[in-house]
Amino acid sequence: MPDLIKVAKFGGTSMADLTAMRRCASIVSSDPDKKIIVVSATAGTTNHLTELTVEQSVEERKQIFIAIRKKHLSICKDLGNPALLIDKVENLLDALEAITLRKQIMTPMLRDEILSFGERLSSTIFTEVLKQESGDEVEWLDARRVIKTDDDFGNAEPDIPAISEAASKNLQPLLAQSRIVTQGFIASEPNGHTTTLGRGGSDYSAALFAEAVDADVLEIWTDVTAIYTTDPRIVSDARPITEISFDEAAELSVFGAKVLHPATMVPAIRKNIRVYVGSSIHPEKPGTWIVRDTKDKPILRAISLRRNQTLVKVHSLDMLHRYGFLAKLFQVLAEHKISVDLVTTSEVSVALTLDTDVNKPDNSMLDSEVLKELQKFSEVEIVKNLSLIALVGNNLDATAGLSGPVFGSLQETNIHLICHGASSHNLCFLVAEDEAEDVVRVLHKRFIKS
Ligand SMILES: Nc1ncnc2c1ncn2[C@@H]1O[C@H](COP(=O)(O)OP(=O)(O)O)[C@@H](O)[C@H]1O
Ligand SMILES: N[C@@H](CC(=O)OP(=O)(O)O)C(=O)O
Repeated sequence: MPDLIKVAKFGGTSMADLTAMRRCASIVSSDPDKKIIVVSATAGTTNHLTELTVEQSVEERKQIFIAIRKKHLSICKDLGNPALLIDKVENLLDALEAITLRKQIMTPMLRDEILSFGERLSSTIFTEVLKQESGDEVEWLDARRVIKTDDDFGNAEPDIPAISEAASKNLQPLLAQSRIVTQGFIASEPNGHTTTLGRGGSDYSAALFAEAVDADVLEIWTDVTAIYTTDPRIVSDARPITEISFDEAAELSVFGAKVLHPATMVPAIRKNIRVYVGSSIHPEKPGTWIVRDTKDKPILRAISLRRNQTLVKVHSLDMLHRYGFLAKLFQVLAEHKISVDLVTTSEVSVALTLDTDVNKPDNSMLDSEVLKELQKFSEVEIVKNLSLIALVGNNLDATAGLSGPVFGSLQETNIHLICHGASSHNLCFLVAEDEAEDVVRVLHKRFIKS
């Protein structure tokens, strides 16, 4: 049987320190098919680097830089300070220091360059750890030579044909000779500048690598043993899911299950690549297989929660028996590059949520200028501090009598917006942020756990 190609991604928690890195190296070295290894920055490093990109005094930035330096050099020290590795890590740290301590105007382009150091450092160190652990040939690859995007810094859009071409040239020849360690999250735009795929984007990178080499399996190794029926941090007796469909996993990730970046399933679905989610701490425990078709198709499989939602209610009597109002509303939003997520309408009003921009997580894209334009032809009400709860499963649009018991069990809760029927895989609604976790617990107990 010909070799399989597996792409394995290890998240920040799996790269936390040398012990964690060695666990990952042992997962890789026990399976010759794991050919492309995509790693995230060590736990907490991207947050630290982000702090370097916001307004800080030089002294504050120095302290953050020192913490980053100490963390990475201490892993190298535990590894026995191999001279070649120290050279590479010191070079990266010097370059980071030069960029961050220089006085300059922070641009989205510079921000992405600074953020890229997390993955560049972790992947450099992990390459050495894997070499020592496996004794195999291991090649470090700069992901920016393969993952090509547009220039929307901070949330760049992959260019699939360009990635495919770059993979044939810069990745396939290496694949024949050795294992490859590369970075998640980072990419490059047509002029060669560094871009990033948005927070948590390493899962997406790994899926793009898997698509580019026609991989058989994409593995996501993380700090939970599987995808659970809901976030185990909210419901301690949530159950691990053995098998889930592409569509259900896509809905879960889009609606807030942090275990997968929202776009991860897109390349996997395009190329029908099976995805495995497992724990790098307990690799022996069964994880979750995400496949095109599952044996069982429960009506309700899981619940996800997405925080920090803003509801925009646009009200106008002009809507009554007229045409063109929605087009006018969406035109204003489109002109300001505001992407809408959920929409419901009545005869005289429209309620919508905005797709959260990773660079503006507080939804500040709805600035006074946009509001002024909308207010020319409507009344606008904004409700903040909401959470979106999604029930994910199968045939939800065709299941009679589902919403009655769901909303019946939430009689004390004010539901702000309900979306049901647009997808057969989800039923979602908005509630106040401070009630959201309780709502998840109630629904999980009543509809999932039993
Ligand atoms: N349905 C779910 N199943 C499993 N984990 C979930 C789910 N929803 C949210 N999570 C959270 O996702 C976390 C893993 O994602 P993340 O922190 O991004 O990991 P990594 O560092 O490996 O990328 C888990 O610790 C868990 O709390
Ligand atoms: N390091 C990046 C990308 C990433 O995906 O990280 P993680 O796999 O730890 O979620 C971030 O923190 O956003």
